[in-house]
Amino acid sequence: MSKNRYVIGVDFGTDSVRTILMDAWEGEMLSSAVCLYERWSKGLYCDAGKSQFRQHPLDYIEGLTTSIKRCLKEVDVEVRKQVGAISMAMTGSTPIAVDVQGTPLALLEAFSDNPNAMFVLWKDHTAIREADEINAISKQEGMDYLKYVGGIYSSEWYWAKLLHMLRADKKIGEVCYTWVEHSDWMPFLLTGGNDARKIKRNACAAGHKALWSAAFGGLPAIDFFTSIDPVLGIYAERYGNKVYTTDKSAGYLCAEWAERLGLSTKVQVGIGAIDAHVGAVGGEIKPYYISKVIGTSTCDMMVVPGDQMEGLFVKGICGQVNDSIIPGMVGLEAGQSAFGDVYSWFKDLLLWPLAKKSFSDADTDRLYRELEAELLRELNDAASKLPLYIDAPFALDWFNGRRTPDADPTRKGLIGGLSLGTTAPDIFRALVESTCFGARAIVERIESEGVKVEGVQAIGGISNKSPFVMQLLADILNRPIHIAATEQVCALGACMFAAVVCNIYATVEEASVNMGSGVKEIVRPRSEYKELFDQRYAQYLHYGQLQQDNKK
Ligand SMILES: Nc1ncnc2c1ncn2[C@@H]1O[C@H](COP(=O)(O)OP(=O)(O)O)[C@@H](O)[C@H]1O
Ligand SMILES: O=C(CO)[C@@H](O)[C@@H](O)COP(=O)(O)O
Repeated sequence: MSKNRYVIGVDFGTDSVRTILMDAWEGEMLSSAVCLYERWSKGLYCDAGKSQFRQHPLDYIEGLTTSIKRCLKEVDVEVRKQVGAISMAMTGSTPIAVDVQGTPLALLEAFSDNPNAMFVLWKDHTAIREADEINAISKQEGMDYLKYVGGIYSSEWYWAKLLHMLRADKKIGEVCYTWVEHSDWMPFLLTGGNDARKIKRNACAAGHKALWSAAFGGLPAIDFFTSIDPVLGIYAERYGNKVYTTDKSAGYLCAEWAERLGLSTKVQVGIGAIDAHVGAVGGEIKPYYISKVIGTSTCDMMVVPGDQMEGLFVKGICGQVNDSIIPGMVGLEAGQSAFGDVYSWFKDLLLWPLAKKSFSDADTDRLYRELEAELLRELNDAASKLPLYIDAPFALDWFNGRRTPDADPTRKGLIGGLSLGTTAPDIFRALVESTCFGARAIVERIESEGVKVEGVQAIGGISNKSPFVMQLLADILNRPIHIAATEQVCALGACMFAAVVCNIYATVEEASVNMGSGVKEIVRPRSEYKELFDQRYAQYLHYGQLQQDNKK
């Protein structure tokens, strides 16, 4: 066995960074830490009304430093000497403009407060027009480069966001050498990178968000990019032609970061990947099982052996990419742009009077904080006791547009069937039900496109926080839901990759067998509600169709 024994896995979620330190030999978690992003939690640089969501690189740097140091503080000093690797999972597509040295523009004085110089978070939908332009070009003869990403290019993705930024802020274009995913920049930073031409791009984000495919020999032809806008051609040329899988090393921790973290320069830094993909590995994904990472949004992940996907193109999902989850298999991704975010929105709505600054005094502030922490739990509890009936309030879950099936960021949320007797728990139940209907639409799409779904695993924050949501999900999908035992699947998956990077295990599958924490429980569907939910699902589809028809 390798002399390395300990590994660190980091999960940069939407609202917080979660880090765990593991004994990879024993598959045991030794310590963990969670840090909120300071600027993000104050709402800085964001404007939800414009769907603008930006994160400052300093939030990531500070969160990473604090969370790793906290983990190390809790263990014996001998442990830190035997840390073999750090691997990281990040949201995506969450890219940023960097200069020729690979420095994010927001870290340069001239751009330090400019939201356009920051990471454009996955859920930012400011690039709808640019995504439409990419979709229009891809319909032209010889330009069909979207078949591996479900046939529609999303405004959440790399090229649409880059084009939008170059047009929206000319100053960015003057200094931006290349556009880099968060999942590629973090390993570059930790390994002391100072030349943007040497940034290693991960196969996962490249394939799912940037149209990279071995079948095209890399990116689509330069003509494709220049037909959209000549400036994109320049950035496509600079993208490079090589991608790396997450089980590989990006290099060693540089002296500056080793000192900052209190680790040695012998620690390897793994190639990054998108959080949900790493989470699926942490949740011990199996072929033909949908692994649902359920948090602020959902990502629905599957792995299928390559030979079974020959000639099969699943329409309306976020991609089918070789090696994107487990090296050697095709990774499929679908998802919902808002899941827990819909519940958070409702919570914030109810708390609006208390959050208003003009009312604030010490007591109101305390009450606000208490309710903030408790309200979702209370709503879960009350909603789970409500009787179910056919014409109860209903909702559409597209509060941040629709990611799958068939990406459409212009789709909107809806709440209907209200009366003077409708209560907050009634509306909460309708919202939860709509998010589960959204989940059902994805399963139905994958199956109708020819990929059999043999089981469903639930991982991520909500799978552990809300038995009520999990029960409704099981009822509405009419399938048992296997709930992962650990809440921190993305950080756990990152530890598994780290264990391969520093040669503790030879493959991700082997790491997963030795380090996985298994299933906590199986939530089974209640057959007595099947017919009712089938009828209400038909109603959900009907209102969704009406919205579509009204758009035309
Ligand atoms: N008791 C609860 N019931 C349902 N949803 C919850 C509950 N507590 C928190 N959430 C939701 O969980 C989401 C955060 O999920 P989590 O997996 O922890 O983070 P992330 O999505 O950033 O990785 C938030 O959107 C929040 O609304
Ligand atoms: O969009 C993707 C992956 O495509 C995710 O990174 C994004 O959904 C992250 O959401 P969470 O914060 O993990 O809910």
